[in-house]
Amino acid sequence: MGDLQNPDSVSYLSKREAAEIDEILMGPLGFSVDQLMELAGLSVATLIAEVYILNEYPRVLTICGPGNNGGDGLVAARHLHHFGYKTSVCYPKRTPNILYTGLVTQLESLPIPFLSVDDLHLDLSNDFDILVDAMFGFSFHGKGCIRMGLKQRKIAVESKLFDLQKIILKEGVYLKVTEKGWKGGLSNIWVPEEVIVWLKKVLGACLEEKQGIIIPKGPRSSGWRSFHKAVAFFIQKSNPEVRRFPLGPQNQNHVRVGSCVNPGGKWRVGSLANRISQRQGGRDSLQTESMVGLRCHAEKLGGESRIVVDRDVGNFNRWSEAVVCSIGGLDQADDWEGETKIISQCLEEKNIILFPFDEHWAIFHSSTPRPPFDELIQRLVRLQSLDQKRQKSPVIVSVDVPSGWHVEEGDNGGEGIKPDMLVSLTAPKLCAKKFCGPHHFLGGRFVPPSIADKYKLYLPPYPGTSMFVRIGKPPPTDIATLRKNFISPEFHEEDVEADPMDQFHKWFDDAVAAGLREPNAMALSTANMDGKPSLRMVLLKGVNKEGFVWCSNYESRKAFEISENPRASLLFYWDSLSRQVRVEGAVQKVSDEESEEYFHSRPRESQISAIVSKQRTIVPRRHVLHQEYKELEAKFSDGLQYSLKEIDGRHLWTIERLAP
Ligand SMILES: NC(=O)C1=CN([C@@H]2O[C@H](COP(=O)(O)OP(=O)(O)OC[C@H]3O[C@@H](n4cnc5c(N)ncnc54)[C@H](OP(=O)(O)O)[C@@H]3O)[C@@H](O)[C@H]2O)[C@H](O)CC1
Repeated sequence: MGDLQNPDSVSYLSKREAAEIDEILMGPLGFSVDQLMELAGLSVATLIAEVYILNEYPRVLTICGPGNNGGDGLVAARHLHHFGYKTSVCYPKRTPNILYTGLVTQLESLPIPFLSVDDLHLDLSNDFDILVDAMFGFSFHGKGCIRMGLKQRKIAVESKLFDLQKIILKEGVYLKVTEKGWKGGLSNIWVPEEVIVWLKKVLGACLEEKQGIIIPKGPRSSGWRSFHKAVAFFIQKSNPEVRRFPLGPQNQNHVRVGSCVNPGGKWRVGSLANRISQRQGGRDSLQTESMVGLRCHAEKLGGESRIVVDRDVGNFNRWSEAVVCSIGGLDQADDWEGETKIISQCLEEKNIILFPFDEHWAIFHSSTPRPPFDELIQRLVRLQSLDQKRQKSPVIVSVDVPSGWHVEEGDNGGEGIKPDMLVSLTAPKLCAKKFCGPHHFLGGRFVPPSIADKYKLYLPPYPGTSMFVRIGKPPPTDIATLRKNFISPEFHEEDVEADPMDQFHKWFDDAVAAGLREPNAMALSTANMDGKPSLRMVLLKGVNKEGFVWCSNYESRKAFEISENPRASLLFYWDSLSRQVRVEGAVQKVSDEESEEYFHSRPRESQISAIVSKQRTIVPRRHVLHQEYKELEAKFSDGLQYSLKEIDGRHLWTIERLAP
């Protein structure tokens, strides 16, 4: 394991892994979605309060999407309101399930205003200091294909007949496309990811010129051969220098994982094979098919590899952003070009890549957010392009994934939002590698070791009780600008006790009740006879009307200084309660009997350690201390009580009391 403060050593999740972990958490591990969402939203809110202090960034707009990412935003908005931020929410596509309606009711009752997209000014910078981007998380995808299910167009969208899957082979990342052959059989095409990436780039550029491209019909042969030819066609057209990508199982550079999905062949695979058999029934069934996806994984069996169908995931939700669709009509329309034109008109997204590799098959890609989120994202982008000209513009905090970014590839094209803070949940998604803002944190704190082990997650440990941990180095700190957001109840005169000692007791009890670590720790300041001060932390051992008591080694600097100059001061600092108490006064030694009594109340090891460590002297070597310790341990191993004098012959231990 590398240095986990270094972003390169931390684990990043693919979209698929993130979805799987989500399922495990909410399946076998028994979490509920609202539980996880509460933890996620609370992490986001506490982080914002930590980094963007209330005094300087009081106005927050949380923009929420329709999924769980939006739910995280709603939860964060509630906590931010309680922390004192003036919070507004924009939630244009409300999800009508009880979890979300409950969250909305909670916010409305506070009350937190809900603003529509039209209520928001085009320029958000005048109204807000913080913009929380909770539009889309790891399930963001382009799915132009879904819109193809327009029955009146007689376009069948088949998802059952293909399986497009990113598969990691030894040689690299591939997309596996399982394709229906002309006799109903199925065959696989292996497409190196670089081809897909390259296609996106090339065709993306064309789209800019033409506002929606329609790729000319591919050659009439079927399968990977036509795909290969079509790729070659585009390579030549746009850049003759680009090498031809090798394609297909026949090429020695490619590995075929197995011929798993041929229903007539040797390797039938459970539900996928059944599905295929059902589909053999006749073409008419094509149109009535609901959209269903299949999740598979590759595995070795008896020296052969095969694909195993894990689960039907439905509606392409968790699929790769490229999908393969049959675009033939009921009557297997030959007018492929005409069909694609119709489809393109049906698709609202501009950024669609439509790539045919057969007359009835195409690869689609779209990563454009649908309205009104496209517009909202553009407002955030525009804000940042104006950024340089402004003194101060709102900071953008993205939850889990910057909205509009490809979950794995990041801000393709560099025209997306550039958040100032990214709060990754569970573990950073692959796109987080491209995050360049000043603050990247991991939040949520809900990943149990079983998941960390299964996915070999290397993540920085959460410090103490914190809900978040920084990934990477913090930006250089300007100490002058360090300020903390103090959130504590108001302190009124009528709440103050007449006797300061009573007030101290009250606050001390509060500190104990709040579970502070060592609430009795206090800074003790002494000075020598010339007035030269010194300061150290000690533990309060008692307090009553007579004063504050602590113990001291008689030979220590503090004891020495107090013997010269019996004036001292104490400071208690209870950080999380935003309270401190100062005490000044004269110090007296408590009687030898009391000192002795206290000394013996300490564990025997502490007694011996106190004797061995001769304060204000130079320790010749560590082993000398060890040696002395062992000798004393042996000498007094009978368990009897010895007076300090008997043990050491020195007057060693004292209790001191400061009377305020
Ligand atoms: N285990 C965890 O890490 C937890 C993370 N949480 C948060 O949950 C999200 C993932 O939530 P999920 O509901 O799966 O999905 P999203 O919120 O990312 O988005 C799904 C919705 O977005 C719509 N969508 C997707 N793409 C587009 C698009 N191009 N244009 C418009 N809308 C889009 C999608 O609609 P569809 O109709 O297309 O399905 C969904 O409505 C994770 O990132 C964390 O933030 C949990 O809170 C706790 C556990």
